[in-house]
Amino acid sequence: MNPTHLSSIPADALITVAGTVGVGKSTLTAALAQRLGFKTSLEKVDHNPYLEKFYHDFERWSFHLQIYFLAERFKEQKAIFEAGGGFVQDRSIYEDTGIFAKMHADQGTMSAVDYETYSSLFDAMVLTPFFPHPDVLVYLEGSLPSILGRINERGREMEIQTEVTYWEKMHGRYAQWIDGFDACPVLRLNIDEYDVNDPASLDEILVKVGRKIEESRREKTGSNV
Ligand SMILES: Nc1ncnc2c1ncn2[C@@H]1O[C@H](COP(=O)(O)OP(=O)(O)O)[C@@H](O)[C@H]1O
Ligand SMILES: Nc1ncnc2c1ncn2[C@H]1C[C@H](O)[C@@H](COP(=O)(O)O)O1
Repeated sequence: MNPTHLSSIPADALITVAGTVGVGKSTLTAALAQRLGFKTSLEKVDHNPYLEKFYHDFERWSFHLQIYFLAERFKEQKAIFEAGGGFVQDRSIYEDTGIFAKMHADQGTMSAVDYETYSSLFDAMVLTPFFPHPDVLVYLEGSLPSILGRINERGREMEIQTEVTYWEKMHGRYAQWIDGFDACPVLRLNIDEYDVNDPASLDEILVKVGRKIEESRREKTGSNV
């Protein structure tokens, strides 16, 4: 049962956790969902047929990987829509286009025509009724050294073998991206300021999440109560 001070989070809410690779999204997603009794929508890395190939040859596999992620995330969005919410989601669909695809297009590891095809497919998919925008996007931020430490600690060889400059560029892009992000309300969290193993710390986050959701739903309905 939810503690009473968390009851401001509606049972149909969609909370999405965003941030760069290794920052702690999956870990926080699982912890918040457990605390709330929500379902999780997790990014599945182990069965991705392109990810490892992509890290070995960005140019050859960028487009395939983006299409694969887009299809997977769209299926997840549809499942969330059909269940009527009540989910914590690990990574947003907005990051695929706003960070990854754009970064590879800009650095020339995705061709201009592939990027154009991908972007038009993305736009068409996002404008469907199956696309529930999150009630709140919890954005995790931290220093590059802490994040690199976490990537190493997690131990996915393909990520550890990738040049540090890749993670550095991504870290910079995320910082810019979140400053301009306005598709839904954002709650920024510094990774040094919560303890994922401490229920009181998770509850502090959830109280802030609840406030954001209340604010945004109030604005949507135009009510002042
Ligand atoms: N709050 C935290 N404090 C310390 N280590 C963490 C924390 N959150 C995640 N980690 C560790 O950091 C690594 C990356 O976390 P993960 O949740 O897989 O990141 P992401 O999903 O953002 O890529 C894992 O080894 C995880 O155990
Ligand atoms: N859209 C994407 N393009 C390229 N790579 C991606 C994309 N989405 C996720 N990834 C990669 C990054 C990591 O190696 C794994 C899982 O991400 P994580 O942030 O650890 O959950 O997939």
